Amino acid sequence: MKLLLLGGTGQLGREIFLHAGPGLSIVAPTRRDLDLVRPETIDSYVAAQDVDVIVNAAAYTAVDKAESERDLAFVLNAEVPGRLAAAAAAKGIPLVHVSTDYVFDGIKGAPYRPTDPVAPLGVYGASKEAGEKAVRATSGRAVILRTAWVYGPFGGNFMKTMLRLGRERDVLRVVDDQRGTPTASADLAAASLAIAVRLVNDPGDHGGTFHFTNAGETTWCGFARAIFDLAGSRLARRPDVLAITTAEYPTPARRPADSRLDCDATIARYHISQPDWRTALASTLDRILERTI
Ligand SMILES: NC(=O)C1=CN([C@@H]2O[C@H](COP(=O)(O)OP(=O)(O)OC[C@H]3O[C@@H](n4cnc5c(N)ncnc54)[C@H](OP(=O)(O)O)[C@@H]3O)[C@@H](O)[C@H]2O)C=CC1
Ligand SMILES: Cc1cn([C@H]2C[C@H](O)[C@@H](COP(=O)(O)OP(=O)(O)O[C@H]3O[C@@H](C)C(=O)[C@@H](O)[C@H]3O)O2)c(=O)[nH]c1=O
Ligand SMILES: [Mg+2]
Repeated sequence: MKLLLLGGTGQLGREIFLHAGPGLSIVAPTRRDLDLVRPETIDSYVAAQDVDVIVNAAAYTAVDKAESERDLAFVLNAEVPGRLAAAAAAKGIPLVHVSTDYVFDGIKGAPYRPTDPVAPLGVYGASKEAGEKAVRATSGRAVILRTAWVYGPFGGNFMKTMLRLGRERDVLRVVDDQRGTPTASADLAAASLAIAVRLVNDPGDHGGTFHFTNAGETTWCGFARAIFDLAGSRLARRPDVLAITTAEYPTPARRPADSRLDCDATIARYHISQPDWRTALASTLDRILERTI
């Protein structure tokens, strides 16, 4: 099976390479091969590839910066997925497109189901919502896979920020009133690949919108504390993690207060394993701190 991977240099993309089994070959154009800020080049690029499925892990992911780079965020997160979906449909191959919990406003008070109404609070979320709509508007088979709070050994993420700040400061102040579920890039890569393989092998699977995170829930503060608890004596020093409110940590973008995702339908349909977030965090820290990645 051949997979066309967009965003192969990102944190999810790099993990997908590690998780691809021997039966899967991956074509992953870099920015130099296919610059996605020129979406009009996508059609001919995709048309020329001999592949069975497309996974789109490319995106504009700088949540705060997006507030002042709206156009760029919309090109990458809305126009690109629409073009990819159209190009996939033209070839008759399925698409797995990755989206985000930030399409929700976070006021539901319970885990969001895929069918719940979206109401993004910031430009990043709005651009990702527009990408979902563009994918749904095309006729091909696609899975829109929403995930959340992704972290891992590759690229920038909250876990790596905490490990760095922990080396530099005695006290970290972290918001304790935004709930969600951290998701290890390794588990998300496995889920994305399982869905891609299933779409190829089962032409009767018409896709749709699905959620995947690790199991359980916490806050960003709870996540930060767990990082230092689980890293333990492997870190030279351990900072105090002080719980603060969102109001005490002003940022350009508003973020949802509770963006837990209900993943039941995904687990049932695709038989994906969903480790608890702490178990996944422990494994990820082992990889990083024991340099086994
Ligand atoms: N990170 C998170 O916490 C979450 C992420 N998601 C979604 O998951 C998906 C993967 O995210 P993640 O792996 O964290 O993202 P990263 O920011 O780590 O990676 C983004 C990828 O997109 C590529 N890209 C960006 N701009 C261009 C461009 N102009 N031309 C070509 N490639 C480009 C990057 O390439 P380059 O290396 O050259 O910059 C990189 O490979 C995205 O859809 C994201 O919205 C959803 C929920 C949470
Ligand atoms: C660094 C830091 C952040 N925070 C807060 C800010 C914010 O509310 C929360 C998370 O901060 P970050 O900026 O690291 O995370 P953020 O960029 O909001 O992460 C999001 O990225 C996009 C791509 C997604 O799709 C989301 O699912 C989510 O993972 O923690 C603190 O309270 N203290 C700190 O020291
Ligand atoms: Mg960020």
